[in-house]
Amino acid sequence: MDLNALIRDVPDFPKPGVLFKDITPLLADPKAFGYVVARMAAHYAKASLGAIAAAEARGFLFAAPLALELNLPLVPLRKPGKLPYKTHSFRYDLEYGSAELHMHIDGVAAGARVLLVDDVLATGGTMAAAGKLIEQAGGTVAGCAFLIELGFLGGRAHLPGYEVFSLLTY
Ligand SMILES: O=P(O)(O)OC[C@H]1O[C@H](OP(=O)(O)OP(=O)(O)O)[C@H](O)[C@@H]1O
Ligand SMILES: Nc1ncnc2[nH]cnc12
Repeated sequence: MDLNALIRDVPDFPKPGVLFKDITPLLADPKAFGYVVARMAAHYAKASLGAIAAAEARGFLFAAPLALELNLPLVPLRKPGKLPYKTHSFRYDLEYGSAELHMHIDGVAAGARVLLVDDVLATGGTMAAAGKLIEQAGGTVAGCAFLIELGFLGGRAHLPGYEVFSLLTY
C-alpha cells in the first residue's frame, strides 16, 4: 500500500517555512484509511492496553476507529473550553505555535496502560503533553502511535521512555 502517494505536501501552511503534511487524500481513500488503522491495531493487539487517548482534532480521526477495533475505551484530550467536566491540563509548544490540552479528571483509571495516538509527530510537544496528562491521572503510557513522523524535527527526543511507532517517516 503506497501511503506516501496519499499524503499531500502543502508548503508554507499554516506559516511560512512549514511544510504541512495534508492527510485528507488518505482519509478520502477507505482502503488506505482502513489499512492504517489495521496496521496500528496489529502492532498493539497484544499490548494489554486499558485505553486509547488522543488530542483533538486530527488525533481523533485515527484513535476512534482504533479504539473500536481493539475494543478499548477512548479518551479525548481537548483544547481549552471544550470539555464540560473538571479537567487536568498541560501547556505545550508545537511546530507552529503553542497550545493547551485538557483531559477529564476521571478520563483514565489509576494504573491504566494507555496508548496515545496522533496523525503527525512533529516536535513532540503535543504527545509529551498528552503523556503528562495520562501520568497526572495515575495512568502509564504504553506507547505512542503515529501515521507520520517528521524525523528531521526530532520529536522522539521529547518522548523519552515511551515506545514510538510510526508508519511513515520523513
Ligand atoms: O509534534 P507537535 O509539534 O506537537 O505537532 C503535532 C501536532 O500538530 C497537529 O495538531 P494541531 O495542534 O495542528 O491541531 P489539529 O489536530 O486540530 O489540526 C497534529 O495533529 C499533532 O497533534
Ligand atoms: N508539518 C506538519 N504537517 C502536518 N501536521 C503538523 N503538525 C505539526 N507539524 C505539522
